[in-house]
Amino acid sequence: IFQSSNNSIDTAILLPDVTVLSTKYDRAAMTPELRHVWRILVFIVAVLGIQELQLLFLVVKWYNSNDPGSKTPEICGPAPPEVTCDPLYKYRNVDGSCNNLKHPAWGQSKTKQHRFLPPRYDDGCESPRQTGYDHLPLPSPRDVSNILFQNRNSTTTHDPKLNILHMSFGQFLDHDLVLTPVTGGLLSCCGEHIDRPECIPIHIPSQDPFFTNSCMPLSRSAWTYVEHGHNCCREQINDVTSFIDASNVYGSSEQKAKALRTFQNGTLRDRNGGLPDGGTSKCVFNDVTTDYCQDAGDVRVNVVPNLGSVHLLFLRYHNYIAGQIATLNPSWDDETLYQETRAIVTAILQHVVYKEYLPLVVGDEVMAEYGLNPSPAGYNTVYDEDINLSTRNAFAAAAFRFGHSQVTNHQKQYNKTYFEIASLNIEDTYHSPHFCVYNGGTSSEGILRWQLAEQAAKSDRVFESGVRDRLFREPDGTSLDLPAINVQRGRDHGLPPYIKWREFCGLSVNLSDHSYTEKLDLKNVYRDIRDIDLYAGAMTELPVPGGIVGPTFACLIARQFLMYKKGDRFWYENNHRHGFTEDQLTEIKKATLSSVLCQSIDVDQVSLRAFIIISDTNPTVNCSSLIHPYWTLWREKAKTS
Ligand code: HEM
Ligand SMILES: [Ca+2]
Repeated sequence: IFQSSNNSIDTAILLPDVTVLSTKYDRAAMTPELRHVWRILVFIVAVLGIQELQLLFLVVKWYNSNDPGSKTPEICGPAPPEVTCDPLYKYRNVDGSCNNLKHPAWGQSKTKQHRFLPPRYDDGCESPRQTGYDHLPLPSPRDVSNILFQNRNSTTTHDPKLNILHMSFGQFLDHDLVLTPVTGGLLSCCGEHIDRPECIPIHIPSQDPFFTNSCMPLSRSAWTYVEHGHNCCREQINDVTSFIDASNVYGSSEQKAKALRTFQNGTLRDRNGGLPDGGTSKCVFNDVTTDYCQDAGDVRVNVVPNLGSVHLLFLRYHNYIAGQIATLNPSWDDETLYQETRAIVTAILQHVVYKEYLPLVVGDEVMAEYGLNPSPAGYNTVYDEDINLSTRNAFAAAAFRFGHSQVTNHQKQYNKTYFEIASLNIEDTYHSPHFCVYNGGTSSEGILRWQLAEQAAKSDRVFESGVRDRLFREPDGTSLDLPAINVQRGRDHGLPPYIKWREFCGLSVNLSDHSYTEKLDLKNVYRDIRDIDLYAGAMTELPVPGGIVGPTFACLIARQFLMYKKGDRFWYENNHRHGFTEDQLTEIKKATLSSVLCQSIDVDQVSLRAFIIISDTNPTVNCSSLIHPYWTLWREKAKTS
């Protein structure tokens, strides 16, 4: 049950604490006599209100204290293995280790998620938050979704300013920052499995506007145990590196990184100009003659075409830059070309995030308040080795999921003159790479052009039916509700309720950032203001000035992105011994997502600001008239001088 979504073996090695509790102290592994005694003990302590896990904790503690060989009682499992770092190594380790030389595991893949606030599990330590202040069950997440998140109109309300690429880039970025493995397959937690401890299905009310069954399957996130006071408590895991390091392009493990490389001229593998063949990854084929599962640094690449196309964009950009640098430095070997190119692509990704993407999410005021803006020119050394930037639980399980509200019901392709050439309902594209690959790389190029030209759905409390009713629709008609899952996931992770986050952010502990209708609806769903789930409370807030999220999510997102910047030794603006020269940094800062598009895909014209809808104030321009970084500065002589 501790299986990770992509590689259970790696998880077991790096997270021995999980395996210790599951095998060493597994009831099934006990002798029949011991199991009998254990059952009686569990029964006796249950009368005293002590749970089995707490009993286990006390027994292990007692055992350790009586064991002369045990100096450090490994209550929740042994500490992770010590890592030795080479401070002279010039590049990022692919698994994120040794970025922080003082704390080598900070931000590393396959480590536990950290928290802004301690968890609020029902039993204090691991059972989901499912009861309200009055000790009665919280409302079903599908009820929450029906009342708060339903689109009651037949049409989509579009964002007046942002395009689909803004949504897609958010999803792509999120997959660089976090991947929370789950304990089992998504669709196995109803019916006979409903009571399994790893299951956390969502009850569907009888009068549901869409679903006719009563159970939506969902399994709990995988976890590790961490000592909290006198208990071993559940913490979720991050399978990928927390750094903004394009781990979704390059992978979060050596094995993955190798599989993606050609080992020639620093380039990454492709297939007919599209993403490389991923072999056995999970996906469905529409046409067995053309389709294949795409491979990338992140396993979720096949979830939906808009995402796959952004993966291709960055793969192409890598290969384009590798080509430029190789011409300038004919003596460089494959490894140097690969690592130097990876450093440039990562730097440009970071720049696009902070310069173009983030201000449109949290608004200019919050950007300035938290010091998130890149400096206009030159270095901006902000590294602080005491900041642990690991992706926070509330950021992953709630705040950065705001983007689900921007998703529209269709996936499309446009031609070079920005006319629609293909369109599919989103539910017909989930886990199906067909739309990205049927015409080689050109299919994904068409998807990218569409994303520049069409508006995203407005980021508000309304979710389109393609994600709220028809997420991951199967041939048998079963499907899921994404915002309901988000609410349930927050409970699974023991996220404290909304009001606690208002307090954490220094905001008034009431509904003052909600308009009248939203307040009424919240009161319709929740019996007590203190019960409101973080996702439900924050998604219904009015947005901050110039942004698309309310003050609570703006605060959590801003804090997390400040950590991504200050806690990264390789932050692109840092003046450090392995960093860029000041002149190179100036070139990096000339890059925009529009320039990335021009240099990677078949377009003649792009909009000046790539996340904003084409208009008189954001016209399309010829690629040849855009400013692009000047790669000559990467000629070795220039670098050493
Ligand atoms: C078509 C677009 C999208 C689809 C189909 C999609 C689907 C999903 C699904 C199924 C999950 C896992 C839910 C769970 O079991 O808890 C998820 C997680 C998540 N999504 Fe999306 N998503 C999309 C777009 C976005 C966007 C635009 C953003 C942000 C701007 C975003 C941010 C996240 C985050 C932060 C997570 C948590 C990841 C983790 O912890 O592993 N997603 N999404
Ligand atoms: Ca990463």
